Amino acid sequence: MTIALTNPDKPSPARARFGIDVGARLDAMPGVKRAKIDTAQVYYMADFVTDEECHGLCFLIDKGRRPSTLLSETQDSEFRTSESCDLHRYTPQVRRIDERIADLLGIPHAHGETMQGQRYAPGQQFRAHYDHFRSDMPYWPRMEAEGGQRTWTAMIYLSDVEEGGTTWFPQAGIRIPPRKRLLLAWNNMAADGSPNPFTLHEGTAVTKGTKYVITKWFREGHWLR
Ligand SMILES: O=C(O)CCC(=O)C(=O)O
Ligand SMILES: [Fe+2]
Repeated sequence: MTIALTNPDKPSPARARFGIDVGARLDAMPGVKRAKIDTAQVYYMADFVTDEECHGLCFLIDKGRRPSTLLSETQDSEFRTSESCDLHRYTPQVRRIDERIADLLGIPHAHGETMQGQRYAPGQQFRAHYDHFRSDMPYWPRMEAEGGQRTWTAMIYLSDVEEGGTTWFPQAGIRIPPRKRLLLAWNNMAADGSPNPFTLHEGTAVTKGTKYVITKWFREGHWLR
């Protein structure tokens, strides 16, 4: 029997390393705070971007937005009702933020997927899900070829939202209300490099206002080739 080196469901020393190295870097970074939970590595930093940068990214999201999609099928048409937009890394204003995120985490740029923008109007949401992959899903062969399992996720809130739109981790027991310019980052893997069930998270429905965020997912291998 051969076991793929990147088996996404099992412990992995290489993925465990990302937890140790990125965690140590964020622990030492001025202005970065760790959420006070032991079950997952969740960090945040206020004012990671400027108002002008938020404005510029919201403009790009509005220009390119289309209905958000899901990697795995669901019967629930309300599961992810937001709109999304790919933000290409060589667009100068995207590149600046993209490199700032990779530099903060200390993960080489090539591990990062294309940055995505998300827009939620009132009533729109992204129900509880994991960002990490499973090998028993039809999408896995493609994801395996594109850098394997996801490790860290970074998000930046680009707007203040009047009501709703909290990012909720029901298993870890934390809620992050959207705050303009704030960066949120978490490790989707547990200490042993296997998927961490405590990273289940939900973008709860916006009830008033509009929520704009960017999401940046990092792979264990090179996504860019
Ligand atoms: O909008 C949020 O608060 C969460 C977004 C999210 O989980 C994702 O895009 O994967
Ligand atoms: Fe997510």
